[in-house]
Amino acid sequence: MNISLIGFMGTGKSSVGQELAQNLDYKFVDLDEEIVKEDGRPIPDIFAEDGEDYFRDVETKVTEKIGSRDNQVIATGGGVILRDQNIANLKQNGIVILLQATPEEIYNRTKDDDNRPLLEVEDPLAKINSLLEERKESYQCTPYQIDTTELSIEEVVKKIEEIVAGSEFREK
Ligand SMILES: Nc1ncnc2c1ncn2[C@@H]1O[C@H](COP(=O)(O)OP(=O)(O)O)[C@@H](O)[C@H]1O
Ligand SMILES: O=C(O)C1=C[C@@H](OP(=O)(O)O)[C@@H](O)[C@H](O)C1
Ligand SMILES: [Mg+2]
Repeated sequence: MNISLIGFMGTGKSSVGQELAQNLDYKFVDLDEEIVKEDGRPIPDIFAEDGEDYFRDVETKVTEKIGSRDNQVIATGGGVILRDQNIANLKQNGIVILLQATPEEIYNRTKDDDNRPLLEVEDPLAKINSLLEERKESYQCTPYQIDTTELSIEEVVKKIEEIVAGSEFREK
């Protein structure tokens, strides 16, 4: 089975995913890295030169390819839930887990990183709040949810391992 991590930017999908994969001896795949490999440009350049719709098309293509494989921890990008087709592709071979954090914590975790074009605006915290509101419903596509605000990366990893051990997916 696969374990796919979804959630807003800065909720820890990439860092938690890496550590989880190491613990479980699974392959780690970061969809953002796969997009960069597929397209050949860094994410900010893709957004600046071809726009968000084009980025979403590459994201969908890569999600379909990776979702069809097995025994991976998949860290998605925060916008993967914008297309139902992506969620279906991630669910076909495993479990999808949502990571959450408060807007303030997300802001603190992302403010020193210029690799997220959607947050390169005058008021990133306001943008975080409005995007969270826009995406609220789509993030409800899984019952497995973890609020990471007060947790360390290791504690989040442990919680995911507990969810996976108790889930219907464990035999797969
Ligand atoms: N639970 C956590 N507690 C503190 N810092 C965290 C936690 N999870 C992630 N971080 C930090 O927040 C930043 C963004 O994490 P990242 O894994 O890139 O998030 P995402 O992939 O969801 O955008 C990184 O600097 C990471 O070390
Ligand atoms: O939320 C989003 O729309 C995005 C999240 C980013 O990934 P992270 O969630 O890993 O930051 C990356 O895919 C891109 O900048 C768009
Ligand atoms: Mg990431």
